[in-house]
Amino acid sequence: MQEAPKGQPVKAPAPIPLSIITGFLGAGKTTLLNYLLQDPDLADTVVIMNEFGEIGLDHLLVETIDENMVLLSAGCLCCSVRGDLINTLEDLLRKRDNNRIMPFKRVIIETTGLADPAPILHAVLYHPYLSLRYSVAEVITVIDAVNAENTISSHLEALRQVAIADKLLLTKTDLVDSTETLSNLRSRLNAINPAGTLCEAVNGIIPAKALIGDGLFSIEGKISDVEQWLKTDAVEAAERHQHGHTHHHGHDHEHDHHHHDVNRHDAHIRAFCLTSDKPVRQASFQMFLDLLHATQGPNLLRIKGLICIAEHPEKPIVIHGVQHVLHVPAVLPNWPSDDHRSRIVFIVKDIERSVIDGLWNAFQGIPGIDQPDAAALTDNPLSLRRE
Ligand SMILES: Nc1nc2c(ncn2[C@@H]2O[C@H](COP(=O)(O)OP(=O)(O)OP(=O)(O)O)[C@@H](O)[C@H]2O)c(=O)[nH]1
Repeated sequence: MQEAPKGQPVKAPAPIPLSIITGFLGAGKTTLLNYLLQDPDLADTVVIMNEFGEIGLDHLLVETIDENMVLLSAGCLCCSVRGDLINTLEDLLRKRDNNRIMPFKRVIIETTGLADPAPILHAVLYHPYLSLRYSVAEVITVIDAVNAENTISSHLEALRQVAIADKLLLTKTDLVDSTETLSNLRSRLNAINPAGTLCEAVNGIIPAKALIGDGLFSIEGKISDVEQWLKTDAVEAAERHQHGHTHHHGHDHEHDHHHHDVNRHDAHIRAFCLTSDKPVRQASFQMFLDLLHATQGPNLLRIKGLICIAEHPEKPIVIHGVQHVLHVPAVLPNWPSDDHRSRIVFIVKDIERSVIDGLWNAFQGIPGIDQPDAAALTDNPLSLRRE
């Protein structure tokens, strides 16, 4: 690492954005990478590939293999190669800091088709050093337009990959004749994950800039457009749509053949946005998150939020989590717009909105430790009723 001039504090280097490309078996991840790696906007990128089995076959398909590409060939990143991933990421930093390799500007990890990206995020974000040097920019899920309907219906892994994504990349649309089939698929993906951005690439062809970003933090260490990232409007619209749909079908069984009804898996996934006018105390908010994780754990697929903290209401915090992995909250210097409400987007599996609303309300009303409140204590906020 470079030394600071005498008398000046050492400035921490900006975290290196790390993107994860996931997607079901054969969805087109390698094809996409092959194309992306030729894009000048991705110069100075390290790609970490992970393959099942003894021999990684994908390196035969990827055209450029040089010192900037690392192939992890034994096992799956989310299990046996996990230690290796940490070593690889550490080793890369060491070499970069010692000027033994070019100062790469980003890292892309391609997972195997069956991998669950959450343990990968966990490995990086809960590592004391790596979490300072890398920031998870985004999870990109590649979706094969020909097989997606079936794959998502029959494999929970595929459904989860859709639910947690920041970007949903549709491939093989050239092989789908019917525009209706494509538009149904798009609606389904949007219903599962309204907070994700949907894009399309035939044979992997998409400009790198349209797909690979810096996530919440730019390379210069600035916070990007948080509201654009939160997508609360899209989530609220999807929730209204879903609600109307459920309501409608509750009364009209003639429509039971409708597209959404046959996808029973999808019915387990819900996206909604919790909004609150009242600033929340830091400790209460932390307890809310802890209890949420302890009780709902793996069913919290995705959380993103902008929170008004009572102790510093002018400086909101940003939270960001995939399953059990929660990024360290970032404090923004100010609000991105005039809307100073706390907003948290949830994508969950088998959790009723009322459970999360109840928990939030309970913690909003919790008495201060130094100010006992008899009424609040008798009406114990932790005794949640699940209706
Ligand atoms: N027609 C068409 N074929 C595509 C497209 N994208 C990928 N393919 C083909 O789909 C097949 C699988 O693509 P890969 O890139 O190997 O998929 P993958 O996700 O890396 O596969 P695994 O590593 O096995 O999970 C290859 O034969 C690609 O040429 C596309 O947009 N259109």
